[in-house]
Amino acid sequence: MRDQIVAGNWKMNLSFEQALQLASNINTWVSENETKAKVIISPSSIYLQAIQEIVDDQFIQIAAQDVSVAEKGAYTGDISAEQLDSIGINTAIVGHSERRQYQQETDESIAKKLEQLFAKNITPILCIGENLEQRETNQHFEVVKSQVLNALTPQKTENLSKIVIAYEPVWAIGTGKTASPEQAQEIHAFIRQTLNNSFGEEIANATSILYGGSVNPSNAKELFSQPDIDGGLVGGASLNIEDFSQIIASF
Ligand SMILES: O=C[C@H](O)COP(=O)(O)O
Repeated sequence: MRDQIVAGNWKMNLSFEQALQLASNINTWVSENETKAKVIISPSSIYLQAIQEIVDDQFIQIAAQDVSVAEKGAYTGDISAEQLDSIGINTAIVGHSERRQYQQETDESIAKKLEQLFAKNITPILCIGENLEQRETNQHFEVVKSQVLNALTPQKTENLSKIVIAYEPVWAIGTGKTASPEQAQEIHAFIRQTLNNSFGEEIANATSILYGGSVNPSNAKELFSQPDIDGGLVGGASLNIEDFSQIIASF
């Protein structure tokens, strides 16, 4: 059975003190409550190690928000998969729409980042999703299919079972607009079918596909109850313990 996951992407938010406090609160909540979901938090990279030290890895995993396309060398500001591995980070978000938009990331650079992560046995959370114009012109199936295939086709087959996919329609991120459970299920099923057609049934069935885009305590339960939605990648609502814990409890 594939993992059910609730991942909090903190993006570029929280002071160091606030980040430590929130991590500690989430750790306490998860340790005191039975949860079916695997819980991941993704703070800014400068906080990764400190947060790693205060949370218990049997309850919470820590993810980086990005990784370099390169293995090592003259890439000022980048962080390599090897460096993440050297501080014990085993998960990383890749290809978030904000990075595609503001850092001009492409499917090609994202495929290289996946290769770097796989080389260090770090689990990628690959983000895909269409923008509003693509949705309104009914291109969303085509867009997510090409994002999935462009990222995954260059990978070694044995690594494909290690990936998590997050479907995040750009029009639903931070906007308060959520894809309806039916809209989200429809495209999640399509993503799984795409995996099935290209990489086989075993990989399709083993891949956790998360939904992201204005997930909150009121909509999480219905979204997560859809057969092809295996959890959420949560932005805004992961920044406070009340909302995030209710979302985790929605499974
Ligand atoms: O990575 C998280 C997504 O971008 C969703 O963010 P949001 O929950 O604030 O809409």
